[in-house]
Order: sequence, then structure tokens, then C-alpha cells
Amino acid sequence: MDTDLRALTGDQQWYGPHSSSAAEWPVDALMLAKGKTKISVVLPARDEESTVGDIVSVIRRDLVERTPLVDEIVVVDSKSTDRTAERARAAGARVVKQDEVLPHLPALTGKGEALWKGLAASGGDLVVFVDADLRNFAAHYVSGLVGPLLVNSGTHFVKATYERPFTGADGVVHRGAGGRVTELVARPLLNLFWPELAGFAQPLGGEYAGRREVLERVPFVTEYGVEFGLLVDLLQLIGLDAMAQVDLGQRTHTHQSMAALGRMAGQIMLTAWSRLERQGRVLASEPPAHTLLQFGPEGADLVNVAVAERPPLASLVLEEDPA
Ligand SMILES: O=c1ccn([C@@H]2O[C@H](COP(=O)(O)OP(=O)(O)O)[C@@H](O)[C@H]2O)c(=O)[nH]1
Ligand SMILES: O=C(O)[C@@H](COP(=O)(O)O)O[C@H]1O[C@H](CO)[C@@H](O)[C@H](O)[C@H]1O
Repeated sequence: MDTDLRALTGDQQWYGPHSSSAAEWPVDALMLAKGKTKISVVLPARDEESTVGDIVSVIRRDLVERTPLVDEIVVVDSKSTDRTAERARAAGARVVKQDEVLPHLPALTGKGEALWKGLAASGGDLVVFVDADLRNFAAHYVSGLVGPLLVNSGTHFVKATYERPFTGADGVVHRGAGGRVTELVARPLLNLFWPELAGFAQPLGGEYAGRREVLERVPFVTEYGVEFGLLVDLLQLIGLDAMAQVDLGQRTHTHQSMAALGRMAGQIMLTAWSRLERQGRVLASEPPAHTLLQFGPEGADLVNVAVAERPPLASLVLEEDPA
């Protein structure tokens, strides 16, 4: 089942996560391995009315009704201003509002907050995270990610890889040109400072799955630092051998502007810096700034790229129900 990267790169001294493809994890076989394991799919969604319904419908049709691999579909409504919640609910998801999960805690923001709240609001032994802006989602995204977790007891976290085209405003598709922050920021940072993670071909991809007992033992960086932070923290907690990647084919999604990706890059750099400090690998004479001066057609704009962090869910002493 597993293909080590070393086999793919000849005699080059290389190692990486156990790698396979979605086709190696057929749903019918997974049903035999599922047993009593409960599986939750969590979708963080901010203003995704145009895509969230189709994604939820495919999961429900193929992986709940046709073959009951998935036990719950949770959409985290991340302060949407459109009909995301309505569309998700109509398609069969349980919708939770980000700030209504663990409401006694001060609300934080961004994708990482949405994911942490989704983990808290869901109940599956395995949790699959899927972005809600995907335009080519198919059921094998979920079955491919849970396959290694259901079959290999030593695998605790599975990251998707895929070919990521970029679709320009003119509708022209540029193969392999997606993942701009991945290529310009995340991949260099990982190769420089965490080369054990260099084998993850799409470190920032939004589709991944893990065992709840593991996901509840790592912090979640807020905003767009969450994927980078999870990889680095999981490497430290469980080691590379417990991490895998599965090729899902191709991934197309809604692209953000370069200005938005600049802010994302700042958040990821601050996440990397925090981990270098936490791991005792840098000593800062002064902390990095959290602001970014961006220049656009309308002039200069000073933006905040600070990230915060939710603690491991398992560290919360949840208030007893008053009842
Ligand atoms: O504050 C946020 C920001 C993003 N998202 C969701 O996280 C996923 C990935 O975000 P986005 O598409 O903005 O990132 P990109 O894929 O462009 O890097 C999408 O489902 C978003 O709706 C969210 O739930 N809350
Ligand atoms: O990989 C990337 O560079 C960014 C942007 O992708 P595109 O250049 O718009 O294809 O997309 C990802 O990054 C975010 C931060 O980790 C994730 O939250 C998104 O799910 C992922 O799409």
C-alpha cells in the first residue's frame, strides 16, 4: 500500500512520509476496516455559498447514504455574510456558528479558529478537514484521507497532495501554478528548518485527516497559520513515521488576491518564527512586528498579520454542564 518517497527518487538520500494514492483505498474495502470507528468531516466555511452545498451533497450522497463511511458532516459557519449556512444545511450538514462553539471562551478569528471549533463541535474518532471552496471535490478526497488511518494503526495524520492548477481571472487554467504561498513561503521554510517535512508535496493544502486523540493534543494556530503550525507540531508530537500523504489527483479552488496571499504569507512566517523560538532554535533580541505595509493601486495599507493560538483541546477543563 505505501510507497516511500525513497523508492521514487532513486539513490538520492531521501526520506519522507508514507505516500499512496486515493485509488489504493477503495471505499468498499474501507467499510470492512471501519468497524465501530466514527468518522467526522469538518468544513470551515466563510462566504462559500456557491460551493459548500455541492461538496456537502457529494459527501452525503456517496459516503453517508450510498456507503455509510462518514458518520457526520459539520460545516463551521465562519462569520459568513452570505447564504453559506443555509446552503450547507439544505445539503445535509450540521452547521455550527464559529463563535457559538465553546462560547465561554473569548472568540478568536480566521481559518484556524474555525477548524479548532469544528474539532470541538464534532465527535468522530477520525476527523477529516475539507475546504468549502473546492470546485472539483469528489468522494475519494475523504476516502483517500481516511484509508491509511483505518488500515494502519501506526498512522495518525494524513495530508492530501494533488496537482494544483491556477485559474486566472481570464479563466485560463495554468497547470501546477496554484499554491503560490506554498511555493514562495511554506516550502522554502520547511526545507530550511524542518527538512523532515520536505516530502509533503502540498504542506498548505486544506484537506487532511487525523485521529481525534492526536488532533486534540496539538495547538491550532489561528488565521492561515493553521496548516503550517499543525505540520510542525505534529512532527514533534508523533514523528514522521506516523504521518502520511495521499495523492487525490487534482485540486481546484477559489483563489485569493495577491494582497490577501501577502497577508497569509506574513501569518505563516510568524507561525514559523514562533515554532523556531519554541523549539529553542532562535533567540530573538526583539520580537518580530505583526504589521505589514502593503502597496496597491489605492495607495499604502498597513495591515495586521498577527496570529494567535488555541491550546490543545485536551488541555481544556471543560466546564461541567450546570444541569
Ligand atoms: O476566516 C476564515 C478564513 C477561511 N475559512 C475557510 O477556510 C477555507 C480555506 O480558506 P481560503 O479559501 O480563504 O484559503 P485559500 O484556499 O485561498 O488559501 C475555505 O473553506 C474558507 O471558507 C474560514 O472558515 N474562516
Ligand atoms: O497553498 C497556497 O499557497 C494557498 C493559496 O493557493 P493558490 O495560490 O490560491 O492556489 O492555499 C492554501 O493555503 C492556506 C494556508 O495554509 C490553506 O488554509 C488553504 O486551505 C490552501 O488552499
